[in-house]
Amino acid sequence: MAHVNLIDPFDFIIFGATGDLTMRKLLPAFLRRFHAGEFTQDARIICIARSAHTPDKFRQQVRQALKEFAPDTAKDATVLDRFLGSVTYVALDATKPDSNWDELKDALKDQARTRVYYLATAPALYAPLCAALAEHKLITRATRVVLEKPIGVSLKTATQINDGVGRFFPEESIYRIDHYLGKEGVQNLLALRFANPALEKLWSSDAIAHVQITAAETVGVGSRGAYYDESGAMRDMVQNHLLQVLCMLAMDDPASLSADDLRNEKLKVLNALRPMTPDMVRQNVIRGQYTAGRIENKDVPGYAEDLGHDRATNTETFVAIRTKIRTSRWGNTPFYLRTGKRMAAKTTEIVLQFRPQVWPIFTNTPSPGRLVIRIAPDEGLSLVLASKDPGAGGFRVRNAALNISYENQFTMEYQDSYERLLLDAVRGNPALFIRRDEVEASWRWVEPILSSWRQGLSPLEPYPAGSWGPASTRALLARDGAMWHEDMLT
Ligand SMILES: NC(=O)C1=CN([C@@H]2O[C@H](COP(=O)(O)OP(=O)(O)OC[C@H]3O[C@@H](n4cnc5c(N)ncnc54)[C@H](OP(=O)(O)O)[C@@H]3O)[C@@H](O)[C@H]2O)C=CC1
Ligand SMILES: O=C1O[C@H](COP(=O)(O)O)[C@@H](O)[C@H](O)[C@H]1O
Repeated sequence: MAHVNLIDPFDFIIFGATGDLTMRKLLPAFLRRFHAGEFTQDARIICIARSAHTPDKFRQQVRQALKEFAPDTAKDATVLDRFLGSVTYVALDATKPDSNWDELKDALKDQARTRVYYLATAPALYAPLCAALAEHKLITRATRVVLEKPIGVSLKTATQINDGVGRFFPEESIYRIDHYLGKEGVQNLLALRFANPALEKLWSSDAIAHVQITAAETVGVGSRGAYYDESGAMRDMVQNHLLQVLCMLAMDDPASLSADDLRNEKLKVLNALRPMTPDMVRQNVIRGQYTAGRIENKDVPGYAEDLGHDRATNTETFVAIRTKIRTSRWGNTPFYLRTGKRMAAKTTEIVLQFRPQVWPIFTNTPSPGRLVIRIAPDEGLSLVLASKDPGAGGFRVRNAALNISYENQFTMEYQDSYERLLLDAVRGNPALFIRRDEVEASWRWVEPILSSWRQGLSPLEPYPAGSWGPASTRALLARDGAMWHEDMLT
């Protein structure tokens, strides 16, 4: 079994505990870390929502959810029972000053314990909730607050939330979570780049013709239609996950792995992104929405039907962006970002396309090589290089791949992103959380795109479920003489 460091008992308070995120991700992540022996039953997970459950009724609901979302761990009945022994429920309306705050106060008697509030509610509640915690004297010196994404829906609302939360918590106690930073493949970007000096020498426009970052999903909006229809792919995925991956990929080497050294370098990337004018948005951004189609041999409905509406709204379920980073390292390399629901495959990956030979000496030069970094599923790397086709009959060159699959390479089971990040928050390690200025810089770059869309400058292009997005997505790369990874033959 992997070595684990036992954490001192803590109080972890989840606001929004009957919601999708808590049931599907947070509590399963806690169960797995409990099973791994990372904390004991002395820790308390205090779950809060408005629904009038008793603690027993809530635990029954959690038991079902854990059997569904962490089946391998939950099948051990002893572990499950012991874990549920540390879970309790307080029914409380966080917007009401006269709600059940006293019960929460009673549950939080120990002032010395590490205390983490996890706000898994609508972001508009974050600031009022922190004010209520302060008013009821529920913030101790050992208290941190975790904020789920998205922080706001615009720069203005993000700033208001940051100001509102910042009135009650110092920045070092505010943990803005982006679960993509908890993914092994994203963290491995640091090792890949900064522990392999030879590779780092290739990491610039000198060797890299273009970069693709794709987060494609086969699922539709599911039960989150009401939220998603207000948000769209740009706010749901690009403003946070994709820009964070871009930062990890493109940043210069940090002085150390300390939270602020990492965040300073990421911030420089965000500030160096070429700002979008309305004309540039028209030329460099594609927004799409899925229609009915087929995925994995099954018919799936279009977006409107998924929402339960008879007509689709104007929300994008797909975005592709061509951008540049205004630095001497990256100035000549286009970066293509792409994300969408109901696409052909579930894949999160990065492709660094190498430049072609300046003066080819082989008659049949294959397409230039590339490095593919697979983040999900099947984490791994694939380095595609030209090699001599073995055998007689002339000197032919073709591409061949060197593959590293994490599954084959590392026998240890590793944690999913929420497991890693929840316990980082308890331990007080903020390196994989986002600082205020990063969130605001991301919104600053995204806003002109959203504003152009509001003015109706970019049409919403349909794409059939099970495809790789609207047809124009190919043209976005073709004009640089490039193609998306799935279109590359070798
Ligand atoms: N679901 C996901 O996969 C992801 C979600 N997120 C973010 O996490 C947050 C939660 O998302 P999700 O779980 O999907 O949302 P849900 O709508 O499923 O859950 C919201 C939760 O908040 C509770 N709630 C609402 N109002 C109050 C209130 N006034 N006081 C106390 N509790 C309240 C609800 O319970 P009740 O009605 O009983 O009060 C419910 O438990 C959002 O910010 C979302 O953007 C981020 C990444 C992924
Ligand atoms: O934050 C979100 O992420 C998920 C995709 O996460 P992944 O780890 O499965 O790649 C996305 O489905 C959801 O809409 C979004 O809110």
